[in-house]
Amino acid sequence: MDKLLIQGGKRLSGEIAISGAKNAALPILCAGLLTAGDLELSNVPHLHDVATMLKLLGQTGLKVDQDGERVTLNGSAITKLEAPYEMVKTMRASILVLGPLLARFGEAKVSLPGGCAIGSRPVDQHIKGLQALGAEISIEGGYIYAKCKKLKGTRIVTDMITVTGTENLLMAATLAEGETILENAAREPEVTDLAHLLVAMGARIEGIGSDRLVIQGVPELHGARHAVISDRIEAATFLCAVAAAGGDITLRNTRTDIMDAALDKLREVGLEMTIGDNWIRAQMNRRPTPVSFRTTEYPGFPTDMQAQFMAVNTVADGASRVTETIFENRFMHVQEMNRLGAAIETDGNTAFIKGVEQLVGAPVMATDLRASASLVIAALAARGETLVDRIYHLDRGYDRMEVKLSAVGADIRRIK
Ligand SMILES: CC(=O)N[C@H]1[C@@H](OP(=O)(O)OP(=O)(O)OC[C@H]2O[C@@H](n3ccc(=O)[nH]c3=O)[C@H](O)[C@@H]2O)O[C@H](CO)[C@@H](O)[C@@H]1O
Ligand SMILES: C=C(OP(=O)(O)O)C(=O)O
Repeated sequence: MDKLLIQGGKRLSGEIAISGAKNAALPILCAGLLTAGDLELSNVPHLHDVATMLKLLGQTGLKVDQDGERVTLNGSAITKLEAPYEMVKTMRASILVLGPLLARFGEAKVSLPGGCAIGSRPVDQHIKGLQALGAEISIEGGYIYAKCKKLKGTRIVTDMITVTGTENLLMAATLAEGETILENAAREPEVTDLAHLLVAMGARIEGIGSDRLVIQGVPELHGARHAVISDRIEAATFLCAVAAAGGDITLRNTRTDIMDAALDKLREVGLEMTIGDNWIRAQMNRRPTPVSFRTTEYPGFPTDMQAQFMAVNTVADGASRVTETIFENRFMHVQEMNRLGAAIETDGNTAFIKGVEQLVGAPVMATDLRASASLVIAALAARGETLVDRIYHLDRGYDRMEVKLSAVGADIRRIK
């Protein structure tokens, strides 16, 4: 199992190019199931989750051509309408094949995702929404069996805001008969990116970017070209790294207009930023100011940045409070950070952090994707050596993070 060995205490300096967003690329790849035409995608990140998704899609009969960050999909010969447990258990986003397969072929068999390190993460809203569209759904032997002659548009109000739930129902509704209204829709930029691709494929969607999506179903969709949106979480993760370790870095290929919540908090931390259309220069020459926040749906503070900001708070000059409202168990990094000398206590879904002057390196264990990133940030700020184990979590969602960090002066290397 790969590990990362990090000698902390180095200032970061130089340029980093941000990759395409994992959470946009995964649903967008699944949209390839909706058409017999060619989907020509660019800015697809180099990630384990993307490789897993391409393997899963390939198993259905979807033709996949990959050339670096360019991927072409062709769905004219899909024969297997299934997502097996072996794939779904390694990547929850596999559930995103359910809506497209059902809408186009009238049938799908998809393994139920199990629990996850960060919370229980049920998919009841995906199922409820598809049933409202007319699907017959049963659960047997850990699988969702879905069937329908033709989905029929309707009004769906989800019980809570769900990102992949909105994406699944949106994709299904594009091929349903008549009008579908998705109320309480997620407004995350990755949902918007998917909606823009679907429109390029011939879908009729109004309200893109809002919490009310109105979809007029069409009989079929055609091929399209699309560049995956830049990863706001990857960009903000590197900004947290410079906020914690100090330095002067410039991020390229960013979408600064979708990062307000994180950028506001980074300003409060004391990161000096010059912001262009698609780049950010960030400088940090002092100890961070602590920041308190609650995670919420977009445009609020993203849960996927909670752990990385907590790492910054561990070395801040004072105390802070972080409340996680999206997932019930997303504090697994706390105990690992405390092994590095952080002073964090939790009470339910709130963490209380007392900033310390210096973290000290130690062996730590990554427990999930963003927790792994937060441990890398803490290690960069720490004195001495940190070994981060189980970085397969990190590889799921960060495009060669250690290569990008080494290029800006971090002492970090992968150990096989
Ligand atoms: C691949 C992808 O895009 N993953 C993102 C997506 O995950 P994901 O789409 O799985 O997260 P959701 O937005 O669905 O989850 C939000 C909350 O709703 C609950 N819920 C959701 C669906 C459902 O049917 N029933 C239910 O109870 C979840 O348990 C959670 O408490 O959004 C999360 C919240 O921004 C991010 O952290 C993930 O990085
Ligand atoms: C939780 C995440 O991803 P997933 O939904 O794929 O588990 C994440 O990207 O932080």
